[in-house]
Amino acid sequence: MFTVEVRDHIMIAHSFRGAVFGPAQALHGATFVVDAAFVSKELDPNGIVVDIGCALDVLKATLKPLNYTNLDDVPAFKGLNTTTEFLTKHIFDELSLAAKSGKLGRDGSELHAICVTISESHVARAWYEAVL
Ligand SMILES: Nc1nc2c(c(=O)[nH]1)N=C([C@H](O)[C@H](O)COP(=O)(O)OP(=O)(O)OP(=O)(O)O)CN2
Repeated sequence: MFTVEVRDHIMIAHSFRGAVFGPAQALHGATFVVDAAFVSKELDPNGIVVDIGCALDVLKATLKPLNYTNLDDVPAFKGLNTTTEFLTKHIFDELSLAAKSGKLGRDGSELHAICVTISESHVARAWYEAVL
Protein backbone atom coordinates (compact mmCIF):
# COMPACT_ATOMS: atom_id res chain seq x y z
CA MET A 1 0.00 0.00 0.00
CA PHE A 2 1.08 3.55 -0.71
CA THR A 3 0.15 6.28 1.77
CA VAL A 4 0.39 10.04 1.72
CA GLU A 5 -0.45 11.93 4.88
CA VAL A 6 -1.12 15.62 5.47
CA ARG A 7 -1.57 17.58 8.67
CA ASP A 8 -3.55 20.55 9.91
CA HIS A 9 -4.87 21.61 13.30
CA ILE A 10 -7.99 23.06 14.89
CA MET A 11 -8.69 25.01 18.04
CA ILE A 12 -12.00 24.15 19.64
CA ALA A 13 -13.94 24.23 22.88
CA HIS A 14 -16.26 21.51 24.14
CA SER A 15 -17.63 19.81 27.23
CA PHE A 16 -18.47 16.17 27.90
CA ARG A 17 -21.31 14.34 29.59
CA GLY A 18 -20.33 11.43 31.84
CA ALA A 19 -18.58 11.05 35.16
CA VAL A 20 -15.74 9.17 33.40
CA PHE A 21 -14.57 12.52 32.00
CA GLY A 22 -14.00 14.10 35.41
CA PRO A 23 -13.00 17.76 35.01
CA ALA A 24 -13.51 17.55 31.24
CA GLN A 25 -17.27 17.65 31.91
CA ALA A 26 -16.78 21.40 32.14
CA LEU A 27 -16.23 23.54 29.08
CA HIS A 28 -12.56 23.34 28.10
CA GLY A 29 -10.43 24.14 25.09
CA ALA A 30 -8.16 21.98 22.97
CA THR A 31 -5.86 22.26 20.01
CA PHE A 32 -6.13 19.09 17.96
CA VAL A 33 -3.47 18.14 15.45
CA VAL A 34 -5.25 16.30 12.65
CA ASP A 35 -3.43 13.91 10.32
CA ALA A 36 -5.22 12.55 7.28
CA ALA A 37 -3.63 9.61 5.47
CA PHE A 38 -4.79 8.58 2.01
CA VAL A 39 -4.00 5.03 0.93
CA SER A 40 -3.93 3.48 -2.54
CA LYS A 41 -2.82 0.10 -3.82
CA GLU A 42 -1.33 1.65 -6.95
CA LEU A 43 0.16 5.02 -7.78
CA ASP A 44 -1.53 7.06 -10.49
CA PRO A 45 0.23 7.86 -13.81
CA ASN A 46 1.88 10.85 -12.08
CA GLY A 47 3.43 8.54 -9.51
CA ILE A 48 1.33 9.78 -6.58
CA VAL A 49 -1.46 8.60 -4.27
CA VAL A 50 -3.09 12.04 -4.35
CA ASP A 51 -1.63 15.48 -4.84
CA ILE A 52 -0.41 16.78 -1.47
CA GLY A 53 -1.71 20.28 -2.23
CA CYS A 54 -5.18 18.91 -2.99
CA ALA A 55 -5.11 16.80 0.17
CA LEU A 56 -4.12 19.81 2.29
CA ASP A 57 -6.89 21.93 0.73
CA VAL A 58 -9.51 19.25 1.33
CA LEU A 59 -8.41 18.71 4.93
CA LYS A 60 -8.44 22.46 5.61
CA ALA A 61 -11.92 22.81 4.09
CA THR A 62 -13.16 19.88 6.17
CA LEU A 63 -11.83 21.40 9.39
CA LYS A 64 -12.92 24.97 8.70
CA PRO A 65 -16.50 24.61 10.03
CA LEU A 66 -15.09 23.25 13.32
CA ASN A 67 -12.17 25.61 13.83
CA TYR A 68 -12.59 28.24 16.57
CA THR A 69 -16.01 26.87 17.50
CA ASN A 70 -17.59 25.55 20.63
CA LEU A 71 -18.45 22.06 19.40
CA ASP A 72 -21.33 21.94 21.91
CA ASP A 73 -23.04 24.53 19.70
CA VAL A 74 -22.61 22.68 16.39
CA PRO A 75 -26.12 21.46 15.50
CA ALA A 76 -24.89 18.14 14.07
CA PHE A 77 -23.14 17.34 17.36
CA LYS A 78 -25.96 18.36 19.68
CA GLY A 79 -26.17 16.02 22.69
CA LEU A 80 -23.08 14.02 21.61
CA ASN A 81 -19.68 13.80 23.24
CA THR A 82 -17.26 15.22 20.72
CA THR A 83 -14.42 13.01 21.92
CA THR A 84 -11.22 12.67 19.98
CA GLU A 85 -12.44 9.29 18.70
CA PHE A 86 -15.80 10.75 17.65
CA LEU A 87 -14.11 13.55 15.73
CA THR A 88 -11.83 11.14 13.84
CA LYS A 89 -14.91 9.42 12.40
CA HIS A 90 -16.62 12.71 11.60
CA ILE A 91 -13.56 13.93 9.71
CA PHE A 92 -13.15 10.53 8.03
CA ASP A 93 -16.75 10.72 6.75
CA GLU A 94 -16.20 14.23 5.35
CA LEU A 95 -12.93 13.24 3.67
CA SER A 96 -14.58 10.12 2.20
CA LEU A 97 -17.28 12.27 0.63
CA ALA A 98 -14.65 14.62 -0.76
CA ALA A 99 -12.65 11.71 -2.14
CA LYS A 100 -15.70 10.10 -3.75
CA SER A 101 -16.67 13.39 -5.40
CA GLY A 102 -13.22 13.73 -6.96
CA LYS A 103 -12.05 16.67 -4.84
CA LEU A 104 -8.68 15.03 -4.28
CA GLY A 105 -7.86 15.20 -7.97
CA ARG A 106 -8.09 11.44 -8.37
CA ASP A 107 -11.07 9.20 -8.90
CA GLY A 108 -12.21 8.24 -5.41
CA SER A 109 -12.63 4.63 -6.52
CA GLU A 110 -8.86 4.45 -6.99
CA LEU A 111 -8.28 5.16 -3.30
CA HIS A 112 -8.23 2.18 -0.96
CA ALA A 113 -8.59 3.72 2.49
CA ILE A 114 -8.38 6.84 4.61
CA CYS A 115 -7.00 7.06 8.12
CA VAL A 116 -7.65 10.10 10.30
CA THR A 117 -5.52 10.56 13.40
CA ILE A 118 -6.12 13.26 15.98
CA SER A 119 -3.45 14.05 18.55
CA GLU A 120 -5.26 15.72 21.43
CA SER A 121 -2.03 16.30 23.34
CA HIS A 122 1.59 15.18 23.24
CA VAL A 123 0.62 12.00 25.12
CA ALA A 124 -2.68 10.91 23.55
CA ARG A 125 -4.09 10.35 20.10
CA ALA A 126 -6.92 8.46 18.45
CA TRP A 127 -7.52 7.35 14.90
CA TYR A 128 -10.21 5.97 12.63
CA GLU A 129 -9.30 4.02 9.53
CA ALA A 130 -11.54 2.33 7.01
CA VAL A 131 -11.57 1.07 3.47
CA LEU A 132 -13.50 3.32 1.10
N1 LIG B 1 -11.11 8.27 25.22
C1 LIG B 1 -11.10 9.60 25.48
N2 LIG B 1 -10.89 10.03 26.73
C2 LIG B 1 -10.86 11.35 26.99
C3 LIG B 1 -11.04 12.29 25.96
C4 LIG B 1 -11.28 11.80 24.66
O1 LIG B 1 -11.46 12.56 23.70
N3 LIG B 1 -11.30 10.46 24.46
N4 LIG B 1 -10.97 13.62 26.22
C5 LIG B 1 -10.71 14.10 27.42
C6 LIG B 1 -10.56 15.57 27.61
O2 LIG B 1 -11.13 16.30 26.59
C7 LIG B 1 -9.10 16.04 27.70
O3 LIG B 1 -8.18 15.00 27.56
C8 LIG B 1 -8.83 16.68 29.03
O4 LIG B 1 -9.27 15.79 30.04
P1 LIG B 1 -8.72 15.82 31.50
O5 LIG B 1 -9.66 15.07 32.38
O6 LIG B 1 -8.39 17.20 31.88
O7 LIG B 1 -7.34 15.07 31.37
P2 LIG B 1 -6.97 13.54 31.28
O8 LIG B 1 -8.19 12.68 31.08
O9 LIG B 1 -5.94 13.42 30.20
O10 LIG B 1 -6.24 13.24 32.65
P3 LIG B 1 -6.81 13.29 34.15
O11 LIG B 1 -5.73 12.64 34.96
O12 LIG B 1 -8.10 12.48 34.17
O13 LIG B 1 -6.98 14.74 34.47
C9 LIG B 1 -10.57 13.21 28.58
N5 LIG B 1 -10.65 11.81 28.24
